[in-house]
Amino acid sequence: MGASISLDFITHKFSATAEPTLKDIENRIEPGELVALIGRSGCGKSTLLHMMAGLLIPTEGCVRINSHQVAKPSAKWNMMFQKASLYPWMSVKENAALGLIFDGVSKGEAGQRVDALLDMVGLNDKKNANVQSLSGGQQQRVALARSLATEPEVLLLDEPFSALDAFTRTQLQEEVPNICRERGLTMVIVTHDIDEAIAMADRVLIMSQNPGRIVGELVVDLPWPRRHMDAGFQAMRDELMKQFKGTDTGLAGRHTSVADESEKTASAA
Ligand SMILES: Nc1ncnc2c1ncn2[C@@H]1O[C@H](COP(=O)(O)OP(=O)(O)OP(=O)(O)O)[C@@H](O)[C@H]1O
Repeated sequence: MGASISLDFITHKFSATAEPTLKDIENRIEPGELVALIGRSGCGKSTLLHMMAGLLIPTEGCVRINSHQVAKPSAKWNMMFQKASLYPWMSVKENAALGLIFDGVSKGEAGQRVDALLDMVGLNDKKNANVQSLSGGQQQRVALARSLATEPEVLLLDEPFSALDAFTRTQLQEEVPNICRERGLTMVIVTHDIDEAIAMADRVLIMSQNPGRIVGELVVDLPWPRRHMDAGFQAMRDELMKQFKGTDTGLAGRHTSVADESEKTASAA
């Protein structure tokens, strides 16, 4: 079951003399909600996500998960990064079981628990393969199985598909929200890609830069699965672009690159 996340008046400076990277961030994410965080490069998206993961403590304010202040990482709020960070000398199954082993689960039981997850993420014929023999997309699937194995309440994704080919990316953009919705997990994804945000989220938060603030949001009330070529999807993309124009995110001036990225993804779907 998913947890709620409260961002309680977060301001952050990386040093006492620096300008704040994040300023007065306030929002509440409901249990089971799927949220995308978008904004210009360097606006503080990853910094905010790291705070939700307990990897960084804000200088002011706090993150609360199910009302408890987040002070350190936990298997209950798991983070997936752009690179899968797998151990090359271990098999797929051993890598997927790693979080459970760290949690003190026996090797035999951990193996059994990840078996079904590896089936679910489409790696049933790769369980004993060496992870070095897998493609980038397959490696991210191992990382996903590893993240899900500890039965987290929150899944935090930091541009997890940006290094993948468009076809694999589109597949995972459909599969990951499905998994979260089936399990009721709360998901927060950081992305540069407007199409990715619309494909995966119930709600998109838009961040500005210098300092990083949440300056807009869009509820994505489209049916699942999301189809990039559907009129509703395209209308949502237009609406999100319009919101960028209305903010000081700096993305308005970079519309071409943002739009190009969206079109690339859309044409691959
Ligand atoms: N450990 C750190 N020490 C000092 N400054 C940092 C540190 N980590 C991040 N920053 C700065 O904070 C700002 C926000 O960085 P962050 O990585 O959160 O942005 P982002 O929106 O995720 O960017 P991108 O989309 O390019 O990944 C940047 O100016 C970055 O240089």
